[in-house]
Amino acid sequence: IPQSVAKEPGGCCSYRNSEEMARRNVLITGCSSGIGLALAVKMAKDEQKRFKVYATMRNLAKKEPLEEAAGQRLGKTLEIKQLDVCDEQSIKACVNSIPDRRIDVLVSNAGMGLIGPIECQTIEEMKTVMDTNFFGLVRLLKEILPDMKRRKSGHIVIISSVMGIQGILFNDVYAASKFAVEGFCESLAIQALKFKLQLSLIEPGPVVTEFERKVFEDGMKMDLSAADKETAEMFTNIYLKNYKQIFQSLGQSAEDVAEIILAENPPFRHQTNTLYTPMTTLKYADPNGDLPIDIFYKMVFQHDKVFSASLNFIKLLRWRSRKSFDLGKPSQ
Ligand SMILES: NC(=O)C1=CN([C@@H]2O[C@H](COP(=O)(O)OP(=O)(O)OC[C@H]3O[C@@H](n4cnc5c(N)ncnc54)[C@H](OP(=O)(O)O)[C@@H]3O)[C@@H](O)[C@H]2O)C=CC1
Ligand SMILES: CC1=C(/C=C/C(C)=C/C=C/C(C)=C/C=O)C(C)(C)CCC1
Repeated sequence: IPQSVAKEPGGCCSYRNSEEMARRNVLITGCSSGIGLALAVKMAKDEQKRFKVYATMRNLAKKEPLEEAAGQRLGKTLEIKQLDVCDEQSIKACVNSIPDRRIDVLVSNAGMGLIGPIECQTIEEMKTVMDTNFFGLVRLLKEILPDMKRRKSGHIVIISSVMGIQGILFNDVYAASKFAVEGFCESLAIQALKFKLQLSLIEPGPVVTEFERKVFEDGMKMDLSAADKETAEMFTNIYLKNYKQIFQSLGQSAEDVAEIILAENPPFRHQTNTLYTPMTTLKYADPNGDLPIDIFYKMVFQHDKVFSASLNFIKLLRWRSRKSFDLGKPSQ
């Protein structure tokens, strides 16, 4: 990110000193846990002190873990503020509380998952996912984009997902919310370029955060009676059964994702998990779209033994590579 927001920030006056003015103001949503928390801390602890992080969350009662992780940076390069992406007033109030309303980097991270058969989900539950994952981004941009346009400077980082490119079994509405984000950003990017603004879609595969636990727990206690027997069994005996295994084998840590976001000057689309890219590559490999569906189908319903064995194999490889690293041997 830092390279892409290279310009001296505009505006002045409400900064204590030139050093503080030189720092790029970063607004991140959803910092009470997971990727948002990790990214806020990573940027606040930047050795070159390039960032002033406004780490926001909808419920300040949950600020403990972030305060802990921020340590000495709290109140210096990291400030915690309230912001609910489903509440326009809270977004406006938060932006107004930032000096000159100057946001150099916006990280739209807040989001939630939803899994299960649509026969067992209410439209209300589905709307909440769209309202958070998609309209949350829209509300943020309606408030912040005009200022960035005026300053002809700004970087918008959107935490999308591999499921913004490719749907996964029993993630129908969640994938729809991320596809919506991707389509919205593809359209906006062209206009934004005219104002020298940069959009970056970050597309993690499975990441081991609260997201996984919340989604799994909701899935486990879901009332499946509205679905036919075969669908209910598919959800329970295949999806939920494999769920933890997927995260254990393919899952990245929130810190990994934060590291990647900060390290590279992300292009328009950036997938963080190289273990997952073979799946998404299938989509780009076959314009008519049958290939990934066919392969996912086979993995799940015909070769589930092979599939879970391969997940185990991946887990073993990662464990071994970590092990050799831990012992200080140069990783091969
Ligand atoms: N974990 C994964 O496997 C993957 C996650 N992602 C995406 O990463 C992003 C972060 O999720 P992750 O860190 O994994 O999961 P977490 O559940 O740990 O974090 C989600 C964050 O979003 C916040 N949030 C939810 N609704 C709102 C709202 N209305 N206003 C403000 N904040 C809100 C949560 O706050 P609260 O504590 O109040 O609920 C929480 O801080 C999401 O957009 C998710 O879709 C993408 C790919 C993979
Ligand atoms: C890979 C794969 C599966 C599950 C993938 C999962 C569970 C991905 C989770 C991604 C997340 C959590 C993204 C969040 O935004 C199946 C369907 C079991 C079988 C087919 C191959």
